[in-house]
Amino acid sequence: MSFLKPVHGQRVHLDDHADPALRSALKLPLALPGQRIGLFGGSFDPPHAGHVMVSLMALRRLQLDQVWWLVTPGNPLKHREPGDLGRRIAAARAIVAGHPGIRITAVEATLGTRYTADTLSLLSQRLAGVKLVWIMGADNLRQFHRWRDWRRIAGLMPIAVYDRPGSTFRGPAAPAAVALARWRIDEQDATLLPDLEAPAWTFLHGPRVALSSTALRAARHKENVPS
Ligand SMILES: Nc1ncnc2c1ncn2[C@@H]1O[C@H](COP(=O)(O)OP(=O)(O)OP(=O)(O)O)[C@@H](O)[C@H]1O
Ligand SMILES: O=C(O)c1ccc[n+]([C@@H]2O[C@H](COP(=O)([O-])O)[C@@H](O)[C@H]2O)c1
Repeated sequence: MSFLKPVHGQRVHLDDHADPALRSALKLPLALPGQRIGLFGGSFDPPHAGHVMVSLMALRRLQLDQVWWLVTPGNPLKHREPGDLGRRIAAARAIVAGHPGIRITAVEATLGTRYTADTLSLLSQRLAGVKLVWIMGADNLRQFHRWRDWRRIAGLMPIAVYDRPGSTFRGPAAPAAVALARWRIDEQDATLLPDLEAPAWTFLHGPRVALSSTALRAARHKENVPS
């Protein structure tokens, strides 16, 4: 197991003994022009069934070829530093259990980015012709107006927001949702979303999972299990 602590603004370089899973996650996956790829950023500390549910629903409802998890070196709005990147990637790979539609990546560590606007801007340039969609849970829509350059993000690629217990009704009333209201499409038309020019977004309802990494960390702490 490799232990990694990426520094904001610096790309990660691995030595020859690095874990092959980590080496693979640091590579930018291949995508062909015309393919439909969902980008699902998160701390995944730890990953859980809620993340898998959102990915599976996005694959189906948006008719995506793949969902790429972007396991972040650290959420810029969270004060708590997440656990080791190598461990989070290993846990993410274990929970998706080889699902062919989900790809675990650490491309922000490769690109040296931490803010989503920078990551998505670079990915849109490098993957020109690929139909990219940013995916996030409804709790993040509530905070989206606090993200750096959030309006630029909304202009870079369509966005799919997935329902989450606790954020169901407040999600669509969020300041960013109000500001972007005229670009929202009905979720019944969600299959069209990857084909649309940004800004465009939708709010997807479906099966909900009441799990959070915070609750899982607290439970582990109580049981004294190392994370
Ligand atoms: N149960 C869930 N239902 C819907 N979306 C979720 C769920 N859990 C996480 N997400 C979404 O997945 C993405 C990554 O979330 P993250 O890794 O922070 O998990 P989390 O459970 O929210 O963690 P934490 O409790 O530490 O904040 C975010 O866009 C978040 O909104
Ligand atoms: O760019 C920002 O300002 C920003 C602020 C908050 C969160 N994000 C991103 O949102 C994604 C979800 O974060 P999290 O911690 O809720 O898993 C993850 O990719 C973060 O890097 C990005």
